[in-house]
Amino acid sequence: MSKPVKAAVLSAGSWGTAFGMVLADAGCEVTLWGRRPEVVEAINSTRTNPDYFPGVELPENVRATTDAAEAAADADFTVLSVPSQTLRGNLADWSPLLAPGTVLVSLMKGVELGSAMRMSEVIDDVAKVGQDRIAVVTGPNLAREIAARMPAAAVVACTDEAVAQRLQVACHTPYFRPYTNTDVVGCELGGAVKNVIGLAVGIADGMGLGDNAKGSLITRGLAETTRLGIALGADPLTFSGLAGLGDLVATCSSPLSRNHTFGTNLGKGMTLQETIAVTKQTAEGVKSCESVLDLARRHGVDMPITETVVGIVHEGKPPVVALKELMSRSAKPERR
Ligand SMILES: NC(=O)C1=CN([C@@H]2O[C@H](COP(=O)(O)OP(=O)(O)OC[C@H]3O[C@@H](n4cnc5c(N)ncnc54)[C@H](O)[C@@H]3O)[C@@H](O)[C@H]2O)C=CC1
Ligand SMILES: O=C(CO)COP(=O)(O)O
Repeated sequence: MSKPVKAAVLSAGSWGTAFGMVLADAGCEVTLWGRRPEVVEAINSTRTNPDYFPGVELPENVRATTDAAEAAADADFTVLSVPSQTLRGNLADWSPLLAPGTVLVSLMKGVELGSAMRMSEVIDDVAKVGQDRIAVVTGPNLAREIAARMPAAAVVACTDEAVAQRLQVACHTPYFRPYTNTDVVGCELGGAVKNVIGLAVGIADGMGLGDNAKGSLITRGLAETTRLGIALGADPLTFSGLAGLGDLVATCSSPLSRNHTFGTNLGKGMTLQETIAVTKQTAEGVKSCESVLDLARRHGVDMPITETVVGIVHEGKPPVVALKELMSRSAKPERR
């Protein structure tokens, strides 16, 4: 009998825990690393992660530790699922612990502030493993639904298709259907920018702007994501797939999305501080809207919705003023 595939999941947060369940259900031996001893203790003693998924039983082949070296030892896949802006610092600590030949898997949907790097670029910058040993999992994957084993499709992307296929096998379950893709740039941008568009749609929902506004924001959001992607060398077709449209639809229509909910609270009139105070988990778009705009400006790409979100979230622009500005931009052809 062949040895079971070993996976280390570095972070026992919402998506780390749910994706750990997927890997375990697909037959991997999974070790979750958690920062907080009480969370690790609860996982090992109650087989649940009560902070994130109370009442959801974790598979027997999932265990947890606070020792990153123990988690990383011998791992075929090392899955990274911390908030994007903390990746660089965490990975600097973890790099010496990585198993030789391990594939680094990013679950994160953000762009680094300052460097404007995508997560796979940060991983390569810090761990120096080469892009063919870095994979990305993305798509319409609201963690709470996955933890309830509700059906979803996903994309596993790697520049080396054989590596993507290995990961595909390692996380394929009756409820989780991964497709491979070699367009890592497009897959990562799709995930990071949809969080920003999710904020915009949430703001519109909070303001009560209706479903036409939602459809318009999703579509024009996808248009600006695609423009950025093309400028960065992505395949434009990626954006009509699971990493683009698929994730936008899930995020922009679900109250489970933290970015959508964050936007809704702002649109209802909460201040930024009040909204942050009621947000318990990571809403990546809040920080990544600035780094996405930075990336767009570096490449001369116009991203009006992202710019609007930055104005509302970081510059205190009232949503009604931002809406007026967005709607009164000069008229243009739909495609150019
Ligand atoms: N939750 C979801 O439905 C999905 C999330 N993602 C992405 O996964 C990534 C992680 O998000 P979630 O798991 O949802 O967030 P979360 O907020 O639920 O969990 C983040 C985890 O990171 C830990 N953490 C926070 N700051 C840290 C630091 N400085 N160093 C080390 N660990 C730290 C927290 O303790 C927590 O366990 C994000 O990039 C998000 O966009 C992607 C798909 C689905
Ligand atoms: O990425 C996600 C779903 O695919 C999760 O979205 P939120 O981070 O907005 O909750």
